[in-house]
Amino acid sequence: MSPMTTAADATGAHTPEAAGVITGARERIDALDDRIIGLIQERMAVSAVIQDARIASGGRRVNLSRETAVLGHYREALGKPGTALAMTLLELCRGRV
Ligand SMILES: C=C(O[C@@H]1C=C(C(=O)O)C=C[C@H]1O)C(=O)O
Repeated sequence: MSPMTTAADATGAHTPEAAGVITGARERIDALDDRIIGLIQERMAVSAVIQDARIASGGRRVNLSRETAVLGHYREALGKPGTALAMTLLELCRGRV
């Protein structure tokens, strides 16, 4: 009996087949996370353009009605955790309020 039939490896799998599936899928997740992080950084830059333009015009950094729409967008797409995700994104983009 090979050790992998009795003990989990770093993937938590108990067979070489499962370990192969998990390792491949984790590589895809790492690539997706890199893209998500890049998109978040792009969102932060675009949000900063809007905020800077509004502040330079004499307005405020934060626009609550727009934030409500953003929160609703994420909630509709992802459910309740979507709201929490959107709140984190808003904090990344405009800081804490
Ligand atoms: C980017 C804006 O400014 C702020 C940042 C927001 C965002 O990052 O989505 C939303 C509303 C504002 O508080 C905006 O008004 O659209």
